Amino acid sequence: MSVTYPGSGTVSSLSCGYRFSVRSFPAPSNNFDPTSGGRLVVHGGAANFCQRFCGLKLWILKSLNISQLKRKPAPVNEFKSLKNEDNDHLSSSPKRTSSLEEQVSDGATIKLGHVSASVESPTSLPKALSYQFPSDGAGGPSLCIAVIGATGELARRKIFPALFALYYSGFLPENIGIFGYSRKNLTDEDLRSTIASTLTCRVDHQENCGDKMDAFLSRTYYINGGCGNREGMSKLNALMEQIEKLLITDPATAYLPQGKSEANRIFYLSVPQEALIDVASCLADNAQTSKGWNRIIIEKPFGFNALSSHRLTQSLLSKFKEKQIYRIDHLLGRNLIENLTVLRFSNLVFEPLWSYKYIRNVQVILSEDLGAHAARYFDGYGIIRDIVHSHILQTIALLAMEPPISLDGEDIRNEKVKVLRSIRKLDPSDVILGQYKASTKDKVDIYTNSLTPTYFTAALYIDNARWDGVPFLVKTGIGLIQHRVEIRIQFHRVPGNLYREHMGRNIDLATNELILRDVPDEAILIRVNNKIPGLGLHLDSPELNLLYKDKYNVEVPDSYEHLLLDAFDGDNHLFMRSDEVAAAWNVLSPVLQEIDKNSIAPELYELGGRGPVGAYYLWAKHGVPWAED
Ligand SMILES: NC(=O)C1=CN([C@@H]2O[C@H](COP(=O)(O)OP(=O)(O)OC[C@H]3O[C@@H](n4cnc5c(N)ncnc54)[C@H](OP(=O)(O)O)[C@@H]3O)[C@@H](O)[C@H]2O)C=CC1
Ligand SMILES: O=C1O[C@H](COP(=O)(O)O)[C@@H](O)[C@H](O)[C@H]1O
Repeated sequence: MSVTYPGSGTVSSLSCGYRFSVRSFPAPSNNFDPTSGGRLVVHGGAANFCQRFCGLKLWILKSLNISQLKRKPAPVNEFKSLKNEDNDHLSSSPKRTSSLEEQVSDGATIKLGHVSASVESPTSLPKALSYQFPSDGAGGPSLCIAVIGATGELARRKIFPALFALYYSGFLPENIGIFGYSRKNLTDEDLRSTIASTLTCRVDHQENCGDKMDAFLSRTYYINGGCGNREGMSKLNALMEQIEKLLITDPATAYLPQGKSEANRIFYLSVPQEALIDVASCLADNAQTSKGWNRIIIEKPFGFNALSSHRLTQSLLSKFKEKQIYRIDHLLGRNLIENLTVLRFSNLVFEPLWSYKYIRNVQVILSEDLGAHAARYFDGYGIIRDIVHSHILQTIALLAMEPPISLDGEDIRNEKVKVLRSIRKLDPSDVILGQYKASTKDKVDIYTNSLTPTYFTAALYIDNARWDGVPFLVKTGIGLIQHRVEIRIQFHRVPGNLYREHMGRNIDLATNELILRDVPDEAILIRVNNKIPGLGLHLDSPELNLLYKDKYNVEVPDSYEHLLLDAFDGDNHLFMRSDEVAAAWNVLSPVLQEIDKNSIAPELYELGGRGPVGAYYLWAKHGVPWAED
């Protein structure tokens, strides 16, 4: 059986006449048969695929005969975000274009507890497409999530799978609508088909997986924004309003006292930097709801440098309140990052040592081998904008901040920004940049014509009372020998150590070390000096090892899931506030300016190697021994 798959040739057209490369919206690789003349061929392995997508409309119509879906109620109580928050309601009233009235036709019925209606769509919705929204677990405010840039790589690879994982695990309410928006001329089924190719169920609860996927996809709609985002966002708004009416399954929510949400919306802006201001501004004016809160999620990098970032921030703040803006860096959704503050503030053994008095250096290491890297996105931005500005500086801020007065997002952000503002502007002489050597077989030759750094190592200093003189050594790069993500905190040597004669190695190397490792194999390790069993007095420095895979038998959620859930919940502590963004650019500006002036050329290094040798000298200059690769 086959189904036509739009955009499966080499080029296709946007609905407004632009041309685009289908590279950004490929057919699911295991289903696309190039010999089939641009048609999507369903192979045996995809047993559910056909039922789910090829005849989706037929199937949904058929399933209208089923009076109740066999589905367990979602644990909506776990979905913390349903609490109402005044502070991210509309910052300025959106200019409404005339909202299209919901059209219920063809004898469609709307029953309490089970909605099934036929809706004529103002956009791409096929006529007579029907929806089913079970009442189980619904009843609170509805939630609409729009992914702007739905055909892009990030949406396909990360955002939709994360949304499904949350839905599957019961963290999204049943009265949810998911909207994919781009400028391509696609249908709901096209979008669903692409999304479906990336969905997986968690290994530990496969139950009802197919049903859950079907339910998730049946709540997913595509909007062709067309040539202008202003009109596009009006269309999105109209469709959302239609769906929101259907999502209200509880009569108690039909009228709500002032200040209570009836319908909440999240807009995930997964679009190129160049499009961000226009998209944000058009959606602010045309697609916000006045019946609940509106939040926008914005992808890194947050500007290209201090100036462009400032302009972006000004533009966003002219349309949204700070509280509505969630700047996402998914690497901050890793367990390791959240655990930084848990370790510090819920244990007595670390915090008293947490200063220059006991700590001699901190190392933040994020190295990727080539396989881990998304080359297309990276090109043009480079490692400083991609990794250092948000991920590395946020990690340092969380690690170095003073105890916040509570776990509230603003309290934590207030402390983070103080650290960021205390970091000394980076001296270009304390930085080593690298670029891996191009190879014709790899995508990396895109870098040969530019000075885009793919490797960065530097010594940063926080000029405050707690961290005076402590070097924070950063090492990050791609195309390196190993994928490694860890934070190493090295302590001073023991003054007048009685056992110095019994240490098998340089006493400066035999210091205590706390290692917080994310990749490979998440673990917390503490290096201690210890007597080797047996006669005589010999010491070595083994690690006390809390290896997660041995200790916890749990599936670790993807970091996008963690952060999306935080955004739904209104918890913004892992998202950068405008003042944090500006402070971080301030630290990096001197180096970025030197790069722009072509005053620093990156040192070339071998693909799959250890990075530029200059890095070893830099670390030695700051008295920091290398952690082994
Ligand atoms: N890919 C990754 O690993 C990462 C990406 N990011 C960031 O995420 C964002 C998206 O990245 P990625 O998915 O890779 O990019 P892609 O180029 O693959 O996708 C961009 C998406 O935006 C849409 N789009 C482009 N221009 C406009 C416009 N003017 N108005 C509305 N929609 C538009 C495109 O669709 P169409 O052309 O049909 O409109 C497409 O759906 C970028 O900001 C990037 O910096 C951040 C971290 C990692
Ligand atoms: O944000 C980014 O992350 C990816 C790595 O993410 P992962 O969760 O898949 O490990 C990185 O390759 C990319 O450069 C960066 O922008």
